[in-house]
Amino acid sequence: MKIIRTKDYQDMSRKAANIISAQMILKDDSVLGLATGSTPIGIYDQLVDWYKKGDLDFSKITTVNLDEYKGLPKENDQSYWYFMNKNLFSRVNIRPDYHFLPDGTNLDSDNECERYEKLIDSLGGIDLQLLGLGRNGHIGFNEPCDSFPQDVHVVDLTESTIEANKRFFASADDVPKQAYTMGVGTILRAKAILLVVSGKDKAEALNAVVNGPITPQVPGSVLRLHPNVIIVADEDALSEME
Ligand SMILES: N[C@@H]1[C@@H](O)[C@H](O)[C@@H](COP(=O)(O)O)O[C@@H]1O
Repeated sequence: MKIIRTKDYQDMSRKAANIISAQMILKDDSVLGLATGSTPIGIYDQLVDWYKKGDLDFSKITTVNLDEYKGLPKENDQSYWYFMNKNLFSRVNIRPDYHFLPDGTNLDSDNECERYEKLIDSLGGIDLQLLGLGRNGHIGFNEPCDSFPQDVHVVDLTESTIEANKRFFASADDVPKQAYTMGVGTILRAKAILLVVSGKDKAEALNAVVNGPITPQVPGSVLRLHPNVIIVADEDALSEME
């Protein structure tokens, strides 16, 4: 696990974007695993900027996202599809049929989970998976639980995640209660993983991920079992590091 310390959010975004762009330059048909949340927005802005300057090309890139709220259609401005389209897909030359997310409108969970897991397999796996970190240590929507979920699955969101995400909705009642997410196994099968963390409210979770026991109660701690993980974190996020 390599930890790159950055001075602030902007520095974190730029350094993480550099790692993604290096991947894209080294392999122009990379499969990138992407993430939502407020943390990666600065990374996407930086990638778009380099694309506009002619330094990056998405024309052969394929992307797969970690997760999506169950029940939200693409047009809903809180869906992760909408977020990705707004922050990245509509701003670069990625091919329309080559960016994938779980389908929130498929209410048949078994069917959707199997479909999405197979789709990721059919792409030959993920070259680089971008991850944010939940305040309770979750990755994707893999919430603290008793065992590591392997494949794409449906989750009941915890109160703390609903609380954290309600800022984007009219009220906590409007936050969907379930989501589809890649499993911990799906994430660990990525060839390389880039975890980005910013802010004091993540400091405790990041310390638990790096220094605590490897446990499904802190889902991000499982990343220590992966041979190729880079953490890019700002000083605030690293402030509780033992
Ligand atoms: N499903 C997403 C996660 O993938 C993300 O990492 C987390 C942290 O989000 P933020 O970056 O806004 O703190 O939020 C959500 O729960």
